[in-house]
Amino acid sequence: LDSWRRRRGLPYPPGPRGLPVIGCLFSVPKTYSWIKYDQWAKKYGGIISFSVCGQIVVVISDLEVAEELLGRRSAIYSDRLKIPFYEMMDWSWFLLGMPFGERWRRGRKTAVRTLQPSQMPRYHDLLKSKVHKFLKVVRANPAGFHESIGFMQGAIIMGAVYGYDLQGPDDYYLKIAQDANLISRAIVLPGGQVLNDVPFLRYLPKFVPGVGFNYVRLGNRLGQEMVRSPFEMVKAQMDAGTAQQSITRDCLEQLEHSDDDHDAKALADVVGSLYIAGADTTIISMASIIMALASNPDIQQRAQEEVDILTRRARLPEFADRPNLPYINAMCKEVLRWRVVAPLSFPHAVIEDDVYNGFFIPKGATVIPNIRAILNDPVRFPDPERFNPERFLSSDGHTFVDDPVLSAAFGFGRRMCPGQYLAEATLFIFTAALVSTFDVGKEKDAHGREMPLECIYGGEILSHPAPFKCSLVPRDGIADELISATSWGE
Ligand code: HEM
Repeated sequence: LDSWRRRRGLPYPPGPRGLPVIGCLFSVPKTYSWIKYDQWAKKYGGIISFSVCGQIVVVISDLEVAEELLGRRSAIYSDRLKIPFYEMMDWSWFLLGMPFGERWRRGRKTAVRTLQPSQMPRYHDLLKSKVHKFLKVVRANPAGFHESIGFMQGAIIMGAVYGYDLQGPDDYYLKIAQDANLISRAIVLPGGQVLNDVPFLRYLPKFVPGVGFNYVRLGNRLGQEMVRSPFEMVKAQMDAGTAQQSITRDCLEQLEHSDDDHDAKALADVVGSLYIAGADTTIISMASIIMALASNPDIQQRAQEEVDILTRRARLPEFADRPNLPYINAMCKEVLRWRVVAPLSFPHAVIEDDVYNGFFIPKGATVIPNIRAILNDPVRFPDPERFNPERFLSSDGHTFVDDPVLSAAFGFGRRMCPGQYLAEATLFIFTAALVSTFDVGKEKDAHGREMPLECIYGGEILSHPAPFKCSLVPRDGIADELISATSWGE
């Protein structure tokens, strides 16, 4: 009755009714749930709602609605769901999951400030060195490209955040972060998406004894270790005068005159959050670039020609070349659309009752933007399954035309990804360096016949590609020399 009064007779957004009490609990699959949401969007429209055990879930598959609610009304759409496993693990340090409020606001400020476009030149040398090292590593072991991407990105983020040079794939800090990431995905068993879609499961540990208990303990320990140990390392290095430039060092220097331990701890939480959010995402787009090149030889050739004209094959591409490489820029945009990294973003929660277009959206509702649907809308992006960088070129084919819609790949409103510019810079230098030195293609069998390329993308909160096979060989002697000549990444 109370809810009826609050609603003033207004209906919730349309959607499937589900069963009494549990609602749509069993209608939402645990993985690839966006496929179900697409079907519902076709039937009910760009904003739908359903209930799961009394909790209202709103799914937005329409760009204008997402921009209105999550963008323009972001003051009331920027909370996060309480994820009890995170709470039990005491992952309250994790910016991505933090509730809207003063602690989040402060942490977010630090993240945005250190990763804004004007800061990017500070990271250019780091990005180049790690990408060039990747070229060398892949030349030596092409079959291991998938792991090499993971290591490269770990090294980029560890370098940017802590000024630390990862020692190798078994580096202690990399391992903790990878394990913590696995836990944070596994914790939402049995498929990462589950807790976000089915808030009811948050009560699971209470009535299924033992479930998650070990995960919780382990997750807690890994989280604490990941946030604390690299941070303490930078502090010790600063005392010894040996700390490399990094986000952590810069921020600590600014804190120097504050004796407040609280500030230092809050800072450790933010930089730890950047590390975990940054290490697991960009790798998906880099693997997808390799996938796109392997299956589209014509696109690869065009990209190579564009870079070759500029560099004359006398050097590797630089960040200064970025404005003059429209096709490469278009590829980097297209890959974010073609294989959406976080298909359902990360759910938002509503802070106050709201009304949209005559529909009632209650305080506490979960709001899931279906980014995948928005970026694969066949009206806006004809033949959406095709990797087609030309979507982002002017009609004469020479100028890159940025489409603001693509920023949806990084979410909406005040919660939008603060790592966007670093991710885009990484993708640019990675793609440009790769096409200028390697031919990527399908694997050949013993008879020299091309084998079909298969790649399965996961159906969880981050859609990771399963490792796939393809051929990566230096283009020719010139490419080989260019790779050998770089002193970066030794
Ligand atoms: C291709 C790469 C990436 C993609 C597609 C991506 C995507 C996203 C998305 C969809 C969100 C949720 C936004 C929302 O709630 O509306 C997010 C949040 C976040 N991302 Fe990224 N991200 C990427 C790379 C990075 C990197 C490199 C970093 C750090 C250096 C980073 C740090 C974060 C943080 C800290 C948040 C939480 C923001 C908050 O809740 O206030 N991301 N990202």
